[in-house]
Amino acid sequence: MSEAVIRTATTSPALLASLDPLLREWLPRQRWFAGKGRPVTGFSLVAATELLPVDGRLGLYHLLVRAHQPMTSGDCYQLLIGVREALPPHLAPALIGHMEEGPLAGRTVYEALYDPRPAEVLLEALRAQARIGGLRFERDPGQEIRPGLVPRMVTAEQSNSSVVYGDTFILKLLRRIVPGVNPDLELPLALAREGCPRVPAPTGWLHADLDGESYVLGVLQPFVQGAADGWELALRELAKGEDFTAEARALGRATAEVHTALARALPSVTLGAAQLQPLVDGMTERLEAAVQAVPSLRPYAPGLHSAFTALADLAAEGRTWTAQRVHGDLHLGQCLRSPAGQWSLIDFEGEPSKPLAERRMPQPPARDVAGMLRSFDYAALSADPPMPGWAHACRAAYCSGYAEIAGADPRTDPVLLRAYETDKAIYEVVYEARHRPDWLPVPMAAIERYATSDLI
Ligand SMILES: Nc1ncnc2c1ncn2[C@@H]1O[C@H](COP(=O)(O)OP(=O)(O)O)[C@@H](O)[C@H]1O
Ligand SMILES: O=P(O)(O)O[C@H]1O[C@H](CO)[C@@H](O[C@H]2O[C@H](CO)[C@@H](O)[C@H](O)[C@H]2O)[C@H](O)[C@H]1O
Repeated sequence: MSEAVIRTATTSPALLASLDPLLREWLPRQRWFAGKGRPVTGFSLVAATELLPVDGRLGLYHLLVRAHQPMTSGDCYQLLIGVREALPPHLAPALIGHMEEGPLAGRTVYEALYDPRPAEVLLEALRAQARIGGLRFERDPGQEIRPGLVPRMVTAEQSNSSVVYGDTFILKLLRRIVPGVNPDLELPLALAREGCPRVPAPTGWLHADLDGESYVLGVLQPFVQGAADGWELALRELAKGEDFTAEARALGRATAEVHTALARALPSVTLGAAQLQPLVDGMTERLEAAVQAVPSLRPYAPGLHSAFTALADLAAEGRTWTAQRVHGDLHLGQCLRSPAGQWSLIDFEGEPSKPLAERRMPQPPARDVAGMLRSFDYAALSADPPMPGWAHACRAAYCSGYAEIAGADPRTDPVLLRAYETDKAIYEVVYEARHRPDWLPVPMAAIERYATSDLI
């Protein structure tokens, strides 16, 4: 443990005041910034912790900062801010800006995760189970964290930010943070207790304790070396015109293994008409909000809504469903295949835009199945030319694989599956409109189909 890491925390509103103009420009440009499309009107400091002395050659602040935006109470973001006299050329992409005034006047501030030394500090703190100011670093005593693992920041598009250490561990730092139990730590820990091999077991985690509330800030887990994610693999096979059904079946089996382990680990509930209604109401409300956000959805709204009423009608006839903890945002990009051909599921955060309480609610496992089925559709429609038959075959193979482990084929409940696929496609339309407008036609094609076709 370096001496620098155990320096005490300092909070400095003056620091934030001088960072304010730089953050206003920089933060909204980050992929993980959740408040896109609305101006940032200011910042308030939730916590500041000095992890490396800022009066040295290389300083490091851990900041929790609330970004104020119109019509919301403002989201809280986790930032790691490096401070140097000047930025070496290889760190140019990390630049946030030059400080004109305040305690750091004349210095350069930058996204510290790109820089090996600040990234090392975080791993050292996890190894040492450090407590620094309000930050609490913890680890599984049964797993060793070797010193000296070389860090590199993951540059892929992400909702959060990750650093890989020596191809041995990956640390995911959550960007928009909320108080409470975070499923991205809760579910992998529960699965590890069940001995489920389909999810990397958390090695370490860090929290912030603020005003009597705990925030999960990050999770360290073993890095699956040489892995390819399901999305990359699917696109590769599509480009070659190759069949993907064997992998789709294996993915169905892996999903069912995770579901059965979650059902053992955490409570399940039975959903009758009364308990299903809030789920159906949620789907309807999301449809209404989506129509407001993306007006091109409007003509399809009645057709889409009928998928939700069909589900409520089944419940009114006395049908019941079992709900349990699920992944919550399952798609091909959340599935990693090791070079030995084993699939793992990652990223149990759920849909980041939803409140934590909603993300932690038990749901029918069809929710995840629908996410994966949508993903095969996404892949097939992204191919040039689009290959809807490929998606159809993968969807069938995935459901068969799922049934081999779970004992029930999701296709035997088409009304439930259709409702969840519709809900997911609506989510995707909003997500793409906000983050990747060029992709909007992909979920819109599904919307058109779901709004106008009968169940298949
Ligand atoms: N255990 C792991 N082993 C190897 N790569 C991983 C692992 N966990 C995550 N990754 C890589 O990091 C990326 C981002 O991880 P993810 O948990 O999906 O973050 P986010 O919530 O920011 O999208 C993944 O797409 C994957 O490529
Ligand atoms: O991985 P994240 O937790 O950041 O998930 C978000 O981003 C995903 C895109 O990166 C988005 O997924 C959608 O696009 C995928 C292809 O890029 C596709 O496989 C998925 O089926 C589709 O939903 C996801 O919805 C969003 O939450």
